[in-house]
Amino acid sequence: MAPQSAQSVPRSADLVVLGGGSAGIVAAKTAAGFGAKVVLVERDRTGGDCLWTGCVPSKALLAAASVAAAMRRGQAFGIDASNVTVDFSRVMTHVQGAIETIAPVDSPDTLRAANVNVVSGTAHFTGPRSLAVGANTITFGQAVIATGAAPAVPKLPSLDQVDYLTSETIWGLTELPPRLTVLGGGSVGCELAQAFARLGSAVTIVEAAESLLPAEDRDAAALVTQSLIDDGVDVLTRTTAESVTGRALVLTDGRRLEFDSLLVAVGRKPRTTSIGLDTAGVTVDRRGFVTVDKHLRTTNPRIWAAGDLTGHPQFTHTAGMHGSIAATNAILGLRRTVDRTGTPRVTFTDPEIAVDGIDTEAAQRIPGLHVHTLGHEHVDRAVAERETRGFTKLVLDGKHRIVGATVVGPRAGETIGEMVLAIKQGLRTRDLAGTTHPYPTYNDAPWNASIADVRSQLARPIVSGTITTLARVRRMWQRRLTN
Ligand SMILES: Cc1cc2nc3c(=O)[nH]c(=O)nc-3n(C[C@H](O)[C@H](O)[C@H](O)COP(=O)(O)OP(=O)(O)OC[C@H]3O[C@@H](n4cnc5c(N)ncnc54)[C@H](O)[C@@H]3O)c2cc1C
Ligand SMILES: NC(=O)c1ccc[n+]([C@@H]2O[C@H](COP(=O)([O-])OP(=O)(O)OC[C@H]3O[C@@H](n4cnc5c(N)ncnc54)[C@H](O)[C@@H]3O)[C@@H](O)[C@H]2O)c1
Repeated sequence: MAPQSAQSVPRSADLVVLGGGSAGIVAAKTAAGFGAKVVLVERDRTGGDCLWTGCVPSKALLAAASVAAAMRRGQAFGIDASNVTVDFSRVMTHVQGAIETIAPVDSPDTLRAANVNVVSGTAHFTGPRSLAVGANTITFGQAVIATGAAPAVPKLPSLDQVDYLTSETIWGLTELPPRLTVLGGGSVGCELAQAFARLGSAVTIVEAAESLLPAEDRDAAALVTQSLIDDGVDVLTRTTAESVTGRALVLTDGRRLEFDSLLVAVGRKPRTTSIGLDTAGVTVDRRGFVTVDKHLRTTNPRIWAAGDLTGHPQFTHTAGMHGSIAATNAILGLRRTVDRTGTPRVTFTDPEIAVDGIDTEAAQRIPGLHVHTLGHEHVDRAVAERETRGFTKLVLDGKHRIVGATVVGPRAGETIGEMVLAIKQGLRTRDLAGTTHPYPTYNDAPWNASIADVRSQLARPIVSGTITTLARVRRMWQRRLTN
């Protein structure tokens, strides 16, 4: 981006956007599309965490790791590929290649072509209707705060003595760490632990909760845990770090874990300090997330917030949807609301965990819901690919509408797309059952689960009695016709 001194900064704008990540980019483009005069301020690189340090590099790394894993398990298919070697620097070249290929989509040039004025610099509010970027002041009609979140770092004695890694810095590694310890077994921890283990690191995960991925369906988390163990990961749960000594993590149970690299992956904290929120009259909650109403309006009616800093689920698709809603409400004065009933999410481990709508834990607490489960040993594609560890759980209401789905297995992230539509449209299992699906795919899982549910409805005495009677009447009628 152009250095701040070389750029001309507008003095006013209809909408100013702070932060050029997924939320900020969509907000800025949406508002510019409505003809508003839009300024987007980005302190670093447009594209945000998703492009540079989040989704894109992590998925590219996982893709390389899955190739290594597939080669190692070739024997089961009668294919020998002995001596799988990993050239880490070429793996990282592949990762950077994915970033560079996608980057132009989010670039300042692309934004300018969409009539967004991109300003390079760090923004902070100087009042309820103004902000500063360096020596420049911009007054705004409306503003969207989209400064995102950053890795949280626990207060751990002597942690600052080691050059620990986070999801922001791990992409600068030039050599594969022989021993990698991962503190935190959530989505970042599990995805990166599996990737590094498959690429050849000896990985240990330390998770404070009872299990890895504690927010997910227990059976799903158990399958991912087993898969990580199969990949050679040492999984330690119900424990945490007490301190760091030399290059070792000392756990609460006294164990010492020697590491070459330590990845801290214990969650993310909002980037809401140092941007003058007090001055602007924008309040934050006790965890530092910006307080928003269901229209994403903050406590300053001219200022909106979007993305990771709102405390809503921290995903790129959520951030993008937020950006669109905030900009539409700000510029057109509409009252679009955030749908928080079910945010689709995918953990891109092997197997993947994909969830939408009401999850299986919540379903147990809500009267009138039941869960229909289909193990992937009944999915022919999974059998053909020796990938039967997985399942599909459909959460159904009393009218057999699909109100939630959890899919675990290869490409679960693709399968969930159909479930997202089914849930949003209020479809019933009979709608899915009556729709021809191509064979054999992993989408046979929710299809077959729906067919099984419809069959169980047909097996109810009153329904099966009616069907039997109908068939009998038809038989009699046909006999009469032929006699
Ligand atoms: C390792 C990892 C993997 C992930 N994988 C996925 C995934 O597979 N799928 C998924 O949906 N989500 C994933 N996420 C989450 C996803 O990256 C975030 O939800 C998303 O990037 C949030 O977008 P955002 O616009 O809210 O914030 P960000 O992308 O963080 O953008 C905020 C921007 O604001 C800028 N900024 C900050 N302060 C200022 C300031 N004062 N002035 C100007 N600019 C400022 C920052 O430089 C940044 O560019 C992953 C996250 C991580 C860490
Ligand atoms: N595939 C995806 O969509 C994807 C991938 C990565 C990240 N993300 C997003 O980024 C967010 C942050 O990911 P994350 O993994 O950093 O956070 P997280 O909240 O998902 O997981 C953090 C984990 O660390 C554990 N933990 C916290 N403090 C600990 C401690 N002191 N010792 C040991 N364990 C501790 C927690 O119990 C939790 O399991 C996610 O919630 C998600 O929204 C999404």
